[in-house]
Amino acid sequence: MELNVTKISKRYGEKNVLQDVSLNFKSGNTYLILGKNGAGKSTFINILAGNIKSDEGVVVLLDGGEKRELQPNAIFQYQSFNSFRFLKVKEVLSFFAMTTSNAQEDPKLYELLSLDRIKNQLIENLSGGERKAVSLYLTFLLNKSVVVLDEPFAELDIEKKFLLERHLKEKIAAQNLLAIIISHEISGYQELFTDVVILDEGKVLETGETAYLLDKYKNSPFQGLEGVFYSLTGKYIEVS
Ligand SMILES: Nc1ncnc2c1ncn2[C@@H]1O[C@H](COP(=O)(O)OP(=O)(O)OP(=O)(O)O)[C@@H](O)[C@H]1O
Repeated sequence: MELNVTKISKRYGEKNVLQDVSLNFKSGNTYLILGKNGAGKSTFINILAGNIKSDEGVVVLLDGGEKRELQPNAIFQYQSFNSFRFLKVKEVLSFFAMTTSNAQEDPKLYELLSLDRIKNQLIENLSGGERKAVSLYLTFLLNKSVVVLDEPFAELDIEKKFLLERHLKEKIAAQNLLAIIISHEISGYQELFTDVVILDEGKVLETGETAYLLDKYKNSPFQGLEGVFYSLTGKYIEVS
């Protein structure tokens, strides 16, 4: 599948929150959208999700050249998960599995996210990181072709970061998913991102394969993606 975003703009009053954003996303790849607070990342995702309308521009999903609706083919994991407060984790997981025709259980992901430890707890009693783990599992359980994650790793207290990174990387490639991730949590996950989009003040400053950008901006005073970001914006982004 291919997701083409062409000249998306969004204003709130006098403020241009997104300006002429054009991007091309392809299945099998994982795109990191990197930007400071207020750069327009959530607005962009909300436009993809159909929660808000852009003022200008179009979003088109193509499958072998044929146009498809984006929403039925995509799953959006948001920053917080507060639904089903009075159900246990295992009940929420079974409910979603039952209501999805082609749900895809993933025992390895279940183990890496330590869901067995919290399966009998009510959602309302989970910590922020535990909620994140549940919502991350649900996102992949629903088995959609396009997966959009907003800060999936924030608060996630995970010992096996490296194994999670490797598993997600293999899963996205094996299932030929198109993954778009907003994250400040990059340390330990950098290998996951095949491509990076640098968004600043509503504009795309740069986009390309991670390896290409790291090489292009290798003389930056900062290392890695922080260096890429600094070279382009003159701003420091703290990626933990
Ligand atoms: N409904 C709204 N009305 C007015 N301004 C808004 C609205 N939603 C977002 N904004 C403004 O648009 C800008 C972009 O917000 P957005 O939430 O997309 O940023 P972000 O990059 O996701 O930030 P963060 O990393 O803090 O989540 C911000 O300046 C925000 O205050």
